[in-house]
Amino acid sequence: MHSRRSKSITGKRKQVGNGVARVIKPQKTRRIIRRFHHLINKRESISQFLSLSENLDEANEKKNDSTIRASLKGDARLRKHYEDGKSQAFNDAMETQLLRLHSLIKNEEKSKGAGVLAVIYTLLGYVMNQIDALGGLETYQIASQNGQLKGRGGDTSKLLGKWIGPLLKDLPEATALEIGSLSSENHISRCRLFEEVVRIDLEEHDCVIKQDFMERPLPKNENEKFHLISCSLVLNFVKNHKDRGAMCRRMVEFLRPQGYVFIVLPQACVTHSRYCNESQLQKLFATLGLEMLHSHQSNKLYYSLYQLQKAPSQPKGSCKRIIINNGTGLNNFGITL
Ligand SMILES: C[S@@+](CC[C@H](N)C(=O)[O-])C[C@H]1O[C@@H](n2cnc3c(N)ncnc32)[C@H](O)[C@@H]1O
Repeated sequence: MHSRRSKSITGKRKQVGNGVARVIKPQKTRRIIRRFHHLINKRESISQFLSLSENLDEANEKKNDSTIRASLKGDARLRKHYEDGKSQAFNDAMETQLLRLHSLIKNEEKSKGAGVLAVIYTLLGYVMNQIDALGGLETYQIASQNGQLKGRGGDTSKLLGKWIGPLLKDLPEATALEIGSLSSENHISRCRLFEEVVRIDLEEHDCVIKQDFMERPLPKNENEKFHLISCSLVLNFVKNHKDRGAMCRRMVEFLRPQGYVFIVLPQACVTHSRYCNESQLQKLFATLGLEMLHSHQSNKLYYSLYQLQKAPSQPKGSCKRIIINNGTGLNNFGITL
């Protein structure tokens, strides 16, 4: 997505984080989400190249900036390049370099020469500034929330209802955990298939508990587990492949025997990734004892429903991503256990 505008996409930067109620126009929502994903992907590639990946955190841009500065280890020249990148508004030259990032990294992976590091830090500064200009995580969440509004058909749990209804018909006491919940108005909460729906999200929303799933206390008994976990458009939000794997592994700990997991991903994570496709996902979830019951691809999204069949096995070997698709225009989404 290449707008030629030199301002931030929202044009509302001053309002971000000031506690002012913000509205993002519906027609801008998709553009913001796509732009955010593009920038996060590029930043992930750069931070992997610089071995920073473990430390970057989509929810804390200040910390990310400090982490990057720490990696400069007092190198004044590289710091200047980083600052130079940060000072640049949206421009075509930097956008073109970003699009060529993968080949730049590939060609220079071995040498890590000073020249390429200068370019990489300039690009990293530019990406940081662009994420800031978008309004960071907060704007992304508002955009996602807009994308969910009923009239706009964005509630992914509608398909869940269709799949899970017949499976839960003899279980009136079924409970669900919705990770990354933005609204209590979603189909999952209104479909009456569940006696209780626990909604959690990293940020505060009405009728949603503010909680990091990775820090949710583990269930002490079966009653604290769920018949269904919904994880819609959350894994793609998690910053790297290992953390996504850790989230999947943790979900299983919250599932009742024979419980279900509903996973939604942007379609491109499954159809246009170097490291992920449907059969790779099926294999990965099989390691966790999960069997795929349904999957569906829409224009934008990939939906799947899994059922827990047996206890997960311990991960074997390394958790390195394996390339399964090669070519240009692919993204780096992946999950490893
Ligand atoms: C794109 S929104 C998805 C919203 C909604 N589920 C949907 O399908 O449109 C991703 C959400 O996942 C949440 N999220 C990411 N990691 C999380 C975690 N560890 N615990 C709880 N929520 C998380 C984020 O806060 C964000 O609101």
